[in-house]
Amino acid sequence: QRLDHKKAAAQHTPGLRPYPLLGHLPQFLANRHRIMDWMTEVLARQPTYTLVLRRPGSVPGVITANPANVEHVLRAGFDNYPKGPRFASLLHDFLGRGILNVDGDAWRAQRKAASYEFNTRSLRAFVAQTVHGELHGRLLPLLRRAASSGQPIDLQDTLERYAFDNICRVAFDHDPRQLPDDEVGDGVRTEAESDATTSGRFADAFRDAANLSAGRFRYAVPGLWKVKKALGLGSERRLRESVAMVHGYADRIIRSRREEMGMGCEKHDLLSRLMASQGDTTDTVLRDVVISFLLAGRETTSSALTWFFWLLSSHPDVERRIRDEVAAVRARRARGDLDNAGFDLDELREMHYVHAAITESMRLYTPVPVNTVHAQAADVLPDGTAVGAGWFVTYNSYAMGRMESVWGEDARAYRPERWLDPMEGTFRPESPFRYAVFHAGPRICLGKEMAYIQMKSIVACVLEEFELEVNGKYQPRQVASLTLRMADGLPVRVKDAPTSNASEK
Ligand code: HEM
Repeated sequence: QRLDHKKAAAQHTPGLRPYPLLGHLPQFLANRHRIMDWMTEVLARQPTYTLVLRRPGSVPGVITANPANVEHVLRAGFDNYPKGPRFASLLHDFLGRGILNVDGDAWRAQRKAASYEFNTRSLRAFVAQTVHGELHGRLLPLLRRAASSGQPIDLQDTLERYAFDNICRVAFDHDPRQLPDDEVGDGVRTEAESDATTSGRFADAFRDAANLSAGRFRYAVPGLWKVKKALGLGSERRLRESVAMVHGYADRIIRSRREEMGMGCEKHDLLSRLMASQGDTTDTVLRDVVISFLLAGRETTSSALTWFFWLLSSHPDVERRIRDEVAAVRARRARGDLDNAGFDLDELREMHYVHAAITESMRLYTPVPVNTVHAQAADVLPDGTAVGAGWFVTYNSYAMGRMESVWGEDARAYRPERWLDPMEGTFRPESPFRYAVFHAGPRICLGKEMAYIQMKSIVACVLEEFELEVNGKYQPRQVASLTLRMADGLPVRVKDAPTSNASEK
């Protein structure tokens, strides 16, 4: 299709006129402290919730919050919209050819192998066991200590540590010990503690590598990072060092795992499974897959839960309903089983309101707020927007979660009930193209089920025992990098939960 650029721009930029030479830079700079909300307002003003963007010296592209466009790009037009060469080159040093960073046959092969493993009953059981161990062995004891000391904690940091320990165990049965064990040390450095120092360095290096790689997307002069990389300067030098640390550490784990497996040792983590099923896979490919999983599972669930607990602090009615549901599930337990601390998969499945409350929170505070693909050939989106070959197409799931056209007039309200069947009270899923929080189409998130197991277990067990008090005046500032985080964390005071009366009903 031939493309009339001027016509497309004129049609799709009311309310956001580009300045001569500067493009949209002035508006962007004026709103950069509230970038997600500003983008939402701009997109809501477009006739079809879609914006054509062109900046001098940059690749033109489209940003959309229109579910029909999202469905087209992620499903019907999937082959025309890979991640593309820009995404791959920016993240290649860190992610190599891991599942998050490849297209075509390489992606298909990894997706097939990983989704097979993710759907096995035994991996699910391993996930549940890992979530349970980290929750009862570390997170809940930490909250108990905070409740008795009365000292506030940063909940975002705590949840990020939890998520990193958890995903490292699931991906390659490694424990980076980001949350301390229950037992308080006696001052003598044990083997486990010195191991923890190395693991801590791994976690720090991983965080640096992820942040510095994401920073490459934000250069005002595209490609400047390549010059810095060639000269070994500043952030690029730090990136090279942190990536070397992460890769070296992962390589050592992979080598020793091969030896253990050669001796007949059976493990249940993803790496061991892929080694067993994909015999000829090289160590580099395995490392790349593992690192992609760590990145995907690291800050997503912690972002979701941080915003969730913040929202809950101003919605006591929702908190009370969650406590009642959790208490009711607990009360249905067989008598002999009452001592078992956690909730099993069937019990988590019964928690429809908890599921709805978390889902609703991610609608408003989407952990991965934007996602971009690359148009290989020119195309026309369902709303009539013309896309040129080589353009980027971004869908903004944060804005989509707040569109009145999608969710109705109360789109901005936090209302878990919208996800429940009014008669049965059961959870009703929405089309993934309207609720694109987990992406959609063939590349939909592979860890969605694991994420819900983790998030529901934490919410149920934490609220059963504690109340997390947030200062009512605290207004978190957003930072949107790869995930949506709070710039200054989430300070909370941990208190004992009020006693629920659901079990007496
Ligand atoms: C609330 C939690 C989560 C959210 C909101 C979320 C969201 C997403 C999104 C938006 C994508 C698409 C990213 C892209 O294409 O660049 C994605 C992909 C992916 N996610 Fe998640 N995710 C979550 C948790 C997890 C967890 C815990 C894991 C690991 C077990 C995981 C594993 C993956 C993988 C492997 C992909 C790549 C799939 C592919 O390209 O075929 N996710 N996720």
